[in-house]
Amino acid sequence: MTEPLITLSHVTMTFGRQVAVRDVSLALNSGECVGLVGHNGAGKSTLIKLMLGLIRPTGGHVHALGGDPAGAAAGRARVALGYLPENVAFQPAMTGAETLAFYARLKRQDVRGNAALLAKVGLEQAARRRVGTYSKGMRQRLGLAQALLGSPRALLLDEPTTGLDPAARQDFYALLRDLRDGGVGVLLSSHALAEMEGQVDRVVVMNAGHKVADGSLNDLRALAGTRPRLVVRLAGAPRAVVNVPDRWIGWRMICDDVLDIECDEADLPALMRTLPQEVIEVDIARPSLDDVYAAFLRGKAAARC
Ligand SMILES: Nc1ncnc2c1ncn2[C@@H]1O[C@H](COP(=O)(O)OP(=O)(O)OP(=O)(O)O)[C@@H](O)[C@H]1O
Repeated sequence: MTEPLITLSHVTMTFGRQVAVRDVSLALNSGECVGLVGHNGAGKSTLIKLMLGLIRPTGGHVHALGGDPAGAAAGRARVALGYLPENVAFQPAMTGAETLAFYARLKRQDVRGNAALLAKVGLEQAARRRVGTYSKGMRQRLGLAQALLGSPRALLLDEPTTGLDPAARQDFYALLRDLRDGGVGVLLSSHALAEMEGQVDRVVVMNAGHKVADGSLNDLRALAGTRPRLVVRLAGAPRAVVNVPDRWIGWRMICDDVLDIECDEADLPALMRTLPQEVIEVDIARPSLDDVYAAFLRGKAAARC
């Protein structure tokens, strides 16, 4: 197994008395796309700044691309770390091409690669337009082009999809998948777990500075313990008492002939055998990712996959 691009080991970051991040360990590997999810103030931006070496941890260690990102020899390594800040602000009077040329010079990169980069993010037609005329989605794509200068091995994107419409969001994730498939390690933060469905390989959930989960969305679903709800319509009102085992919590008759029960799908055949009469219809409502996320934030499932 190759060494992770970025590793955090038991990292704590305090600002005065404010603990922004507490004892967090995580890794970003080459060729994976990781979602970093948490509410406002959960510590997402602080983690990204620590990975970039913009701030030093007050406890623990950060290792990025072979060294300490805040160390004396970090300059060269930083070129291989692409970063899109949360609130990217470009000079509105400059064109997209001029903006990218400005950042290329700052990063000491050859500007001859810029046209290809603008094409990669779908801005070739708009390259000569002033950034002030760009939509939010176009500005985000320009931000991504800026982050991609120097062909970074790791990309750290702070809430890159905030304010994007669903189509622009899909385009953005498609671009990230291409980069991931090319071996780049991508970490992107967001408030919403639901938008990560099908888009990321792994999700890290932060809550008040703590890492409360780290795994695939399926792992998280299982860990959260949010089980499907089965709504069962019987052929008439039950003719006998329904004997529901203890492990099927939260069951109730919604009306005379409809039973609502929270239980594992694997228990469905046993449930059918328990019922006193014929079943007409069964509906299965699986928990959404918003339900799963809420379970983690309530602390119901504070654990690590
Ligand atoms: N420079 C700072 N000085 C003091 N407190 C800070 C500083 N930076 C962050 N914090 C605090 O650390 C905590 C975590 O902040 P952080 O910006 O990492 O959260 P976040 O998850 O990125 O939030 P958001 O989604 O709102 O951007 C917050 O309570 C914040 O107020």
